[in-house]
Amino acid sequence: TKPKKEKKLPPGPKGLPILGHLHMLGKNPHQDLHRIAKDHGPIMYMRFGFIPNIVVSSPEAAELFLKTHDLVFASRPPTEAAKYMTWDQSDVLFGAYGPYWRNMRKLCTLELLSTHKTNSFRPMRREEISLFVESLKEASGPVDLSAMVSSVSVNMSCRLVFGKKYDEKDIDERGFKALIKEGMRLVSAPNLADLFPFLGVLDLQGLRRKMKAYAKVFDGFFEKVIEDHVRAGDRPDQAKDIVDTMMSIMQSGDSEFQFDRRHVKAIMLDMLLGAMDSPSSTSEWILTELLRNPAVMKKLQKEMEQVVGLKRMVEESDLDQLEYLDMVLKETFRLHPVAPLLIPHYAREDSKVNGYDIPKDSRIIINTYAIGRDPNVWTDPEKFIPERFSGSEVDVWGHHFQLLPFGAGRRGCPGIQLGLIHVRLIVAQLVHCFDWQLPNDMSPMDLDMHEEFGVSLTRANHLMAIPTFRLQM
Ligand code: HEM
Repeated sequence: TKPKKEKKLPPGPKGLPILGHLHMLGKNPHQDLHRIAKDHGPIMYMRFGFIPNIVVSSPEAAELFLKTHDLVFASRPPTEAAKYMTWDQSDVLFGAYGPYWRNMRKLCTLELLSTHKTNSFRPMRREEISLFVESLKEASGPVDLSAMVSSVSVNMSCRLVFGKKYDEKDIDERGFKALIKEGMRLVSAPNLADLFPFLGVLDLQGLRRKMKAYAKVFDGFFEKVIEDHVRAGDRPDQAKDIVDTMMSIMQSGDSEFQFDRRHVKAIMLDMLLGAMDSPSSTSEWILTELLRNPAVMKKLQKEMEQVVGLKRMVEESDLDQLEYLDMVLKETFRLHPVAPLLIPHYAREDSKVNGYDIPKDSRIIINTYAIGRDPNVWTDPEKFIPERFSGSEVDVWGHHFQLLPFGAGRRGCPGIQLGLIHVRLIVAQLVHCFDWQLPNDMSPMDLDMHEEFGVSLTRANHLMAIPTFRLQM
């Protein structure tokens, strides 16, 4: 018999027995992996515990994994978090690739996040955004912008998914925001049971217990929401919310696949996470950069004065004319991608990429944070210069692998359109309606920029600033 050919794995740093490269990651793995890739190249092999990982850090390499060989890497790893927190991977975000997931994803894009559906919520957004501006107008002194932005995001998401605002405490005494944050922490915490499967039964970190308790809270709340919808019946006067839409699919029995309450709940969680968290973290980073770069803030205000004037607020129909806002958005996504490592993809079979053997069951980590700061791709990568996108064809829709805030390919974000509307609406109002000042005469360059890594990358500390209303209405 012929000797088995040696596998040619991608290069990577030297690892330790058992731990592999786990000891090389700290609190901010996107930054650690960025640094390590500078020595080992854009396609690296690293082992975390028993789990093989491929770390991808250049646009060309990202294109190989998310386009050329997309189908091989279109799954998600079977983690404990996915098992216990998403009704056994019944959702779209963590679901394994297969016929069930394809159908659920189709349902999301065609029914729940379609342009038609998104537009039907315009009046709701208008109402919530006005309330948001009103509450800021009443403020005297510094406001907690992080909390305000998160709150309008929670309200819009609740009305989109559930059709009404629930009270923070309806879910649990901790409230939505704290629970979502806790969920993100549980999903992104390094779980020894995933990394060292033989430790699984022990639950040494107590994570499994916490995940089960967490899932129970959401399960109970979502059951209540479903009951509320069953009781309310048809409400022709109101745009059909996402739960309505899913309930009618469930009741019609028309779906080509099994679709029961469990599936409705799993999708509810995805929609809630997608709509609540990423748009608010993105808006928070944009505001941070604008406060740090007053000239950019001024220029953006000028654009809005020209397009909208000072006598009324920005409307959703104005957004497409705000070209500089679009550039500011891209530049913020480049430096502060909310999902700096996307969500791990998972190799469904052995494959060969760029001459390297990629083993089945590897996790694929796309470091968009590193790509956004790659000096081979961007001049002065550390500087915030929205003008770099002037006349550039690079967009955020997953066609250009140097800028991947929403990922790309089969697993790319299905909520881009909605996400972009929420972010642009929130930022446009904040910039157009108010002038902003940092508290205690702080100089813009002293603004704290620390990041906190989780499923989404947020500011470590809340952003505080003082608004002054500037419209003439
Ligand atoms: C600024 C806003 C948003 C950003 C930056 C964002 C970013 C992302 C990213 C990076 C991924 C992972 C892509 C990958 O693994 O390749 C993702 C997936 C996903 N997003 Fe978003 N997202 C946003 C808004 C939304 C909204 C509003 C929704 C729905 C209401 C949503 C629903 C989802 C879902 C369901 C997935 C999983 C897709 C899959 O695994 O097939 N997202 N998003």
